[in-house]
Amino acid sequence: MDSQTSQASQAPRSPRSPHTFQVDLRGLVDLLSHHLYSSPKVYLRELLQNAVDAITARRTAEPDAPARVRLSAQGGTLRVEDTGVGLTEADVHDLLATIGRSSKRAEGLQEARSDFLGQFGIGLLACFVVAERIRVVSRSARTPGAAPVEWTASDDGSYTVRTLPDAERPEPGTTVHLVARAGAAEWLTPERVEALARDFGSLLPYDVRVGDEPVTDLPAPWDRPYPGPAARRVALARHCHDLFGFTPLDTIDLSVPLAGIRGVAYVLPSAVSPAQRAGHRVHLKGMLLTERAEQLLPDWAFFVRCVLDTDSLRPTASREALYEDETLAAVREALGERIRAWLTGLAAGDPERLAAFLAVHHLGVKSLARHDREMLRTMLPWLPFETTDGRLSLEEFAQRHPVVHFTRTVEEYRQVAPIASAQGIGVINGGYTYDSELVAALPSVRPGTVVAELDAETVTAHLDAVDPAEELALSGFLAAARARLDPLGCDVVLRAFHPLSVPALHLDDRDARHEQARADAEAQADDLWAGILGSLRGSAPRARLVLNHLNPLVRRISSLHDPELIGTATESLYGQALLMAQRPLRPADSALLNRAFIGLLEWATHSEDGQA
Ligand SMILES: Nc1ncnc2c1ncn2[C@@H]1O[C@H](COP(=O)(O)OP(=O)(O)OP(=O)(O)O)[C@@H](O)[C@H]1O
Repeated sequence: MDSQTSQASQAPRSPRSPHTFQVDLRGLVDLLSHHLYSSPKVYLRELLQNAVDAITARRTAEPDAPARVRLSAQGGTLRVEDTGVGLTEADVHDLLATIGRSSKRAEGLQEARSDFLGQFGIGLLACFVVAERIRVVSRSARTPGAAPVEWTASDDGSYTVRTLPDAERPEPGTTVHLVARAGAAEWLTPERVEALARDFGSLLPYDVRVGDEPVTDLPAPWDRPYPGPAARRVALARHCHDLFGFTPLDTIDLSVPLAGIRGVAYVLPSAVSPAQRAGHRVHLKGMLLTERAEQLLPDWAFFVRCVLDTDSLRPTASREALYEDETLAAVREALGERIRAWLTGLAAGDPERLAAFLAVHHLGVKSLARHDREMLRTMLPWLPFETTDGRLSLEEFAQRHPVVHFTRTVEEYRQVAPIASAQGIGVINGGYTYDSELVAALPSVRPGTVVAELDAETVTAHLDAVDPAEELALSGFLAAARARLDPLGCDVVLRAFHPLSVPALHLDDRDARHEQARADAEAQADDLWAGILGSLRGSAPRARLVLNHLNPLVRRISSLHDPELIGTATESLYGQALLMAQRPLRPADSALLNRAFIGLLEWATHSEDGQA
């Protein structure tokens, strides 16, 4: 990109002579703006960051050096002035004009390096996303005799350097001037610059102003002194509202001294999907790194949004995400620990607030409790489950029932719950997210608890058999009913059970449903595929229509003699049982329902037709 580079590329070459890479600056800027940075606004973060780093570098040698950054925007131009370490002419060639070169990761600077925000040597390029020209005027603090220097770079990749008279810049430091590129002036308006500077720089350790307006606002809201806990809670709730747009259910203090982390987690006031990752605001040594950090907390902690400042986490080159390393993993664990401690604290001392929290976020806590026995034990009395005794905690349920029966799916629960509870069997609906896992884990934290899955087999076994003589008397009816439902893969059995009002139950379990799906596919498949599916046919249990011998309607139907009418009535009972179980209807089921409905209508209107 400079004259030296282009000369090197034009020198006569032998086949093995080395060549020098050339950089297409416009291509590079395009790459940054479209693929590395999420928005042009990051240009201001890079400028602030360079100014802050320059002041930090100067203060390592001169602790009392002034620490000021001043920004002023006007008519499509921006000026950023700092009292930092400054640059000599040689520095300008070496650092500003060499892409990828950074003074902040030179050998020997290991210790100081951790004080800097930058390290990649590409930050200044971000300015070209909004500016067509960058002018830097600088004077070195390290080489006081060196003249001020001016570097002017244009987005076509060319730059000029010249020294200036002393009077042009008497004090050490650097001023960067930007001139907006066509279509990007909106990024350089005074209002935009002030808003961006506040967003990125409010926690910076130095005095940053836009015009006369201070940008920095220290200490951070979570570190400020307040008259009391209530005042603090109110102030932080307002802070959350300003930052994230919601008033939190509660605020959790986050502090991980080893990783230099201070901040807060705000508890969301409404439920969110566990799959939805909340973005967290992460500051690095005061500078806002990202407002969408995702890997900061364990997956289960999706019910909070954090804002924190750290001095140990590493940014990626875009500086908008955190570098996944051991430190981040340790921080994630430590922050998860803090949130867990807040939860156990509530369980021990503030049940009302815990109940309010769980009413909204029980899913998050259940997700955590699956893998965390301690959390499961703590939350046992609090986490709500749907059961045949109403909404109860596992602890309450286990105290009432010697065997903790549960179903794995909501459908199974709907099928068996009313019947099981009428027989005195308590059942937990394990069909909701995480619930069956938690029920299954119950014995590990509550020794002696017996947990059993409730399937169709168990339910049928709990229903009273009908007197053999009576059943024999009904064998003709049962044979006709079975013949009608056989093509649907369903058996018919007779039992006596409560509640009386339920005429029939459709029971199947996962094996039966699987077998049913296989049989359906086989019926629709071509020969080869049907052969393969046929060979898979197992001895899996079939679905069952359990007729209730205690139900008056079933009694009347079972005393019918007309096989056609028995068939239609059986189909109607089957369809009604399916609907009660809220099972999705297959095409064959819908056809059956239709047929049964019309059949009954015809039968009901038949005698009037005859009279007419
Ligand atoms: N305001 C400034 N005062 C002094 N030196 C500066 C200033 N701005 C840039 N520099 C010098 O120019 C170098 C390159 O800056 P650039 O912003 O491109 O990268 P960086 O800050 O080193 O790293 P990163 O890409 O991570 O931001 C810096 O390392 C620094 O030495």
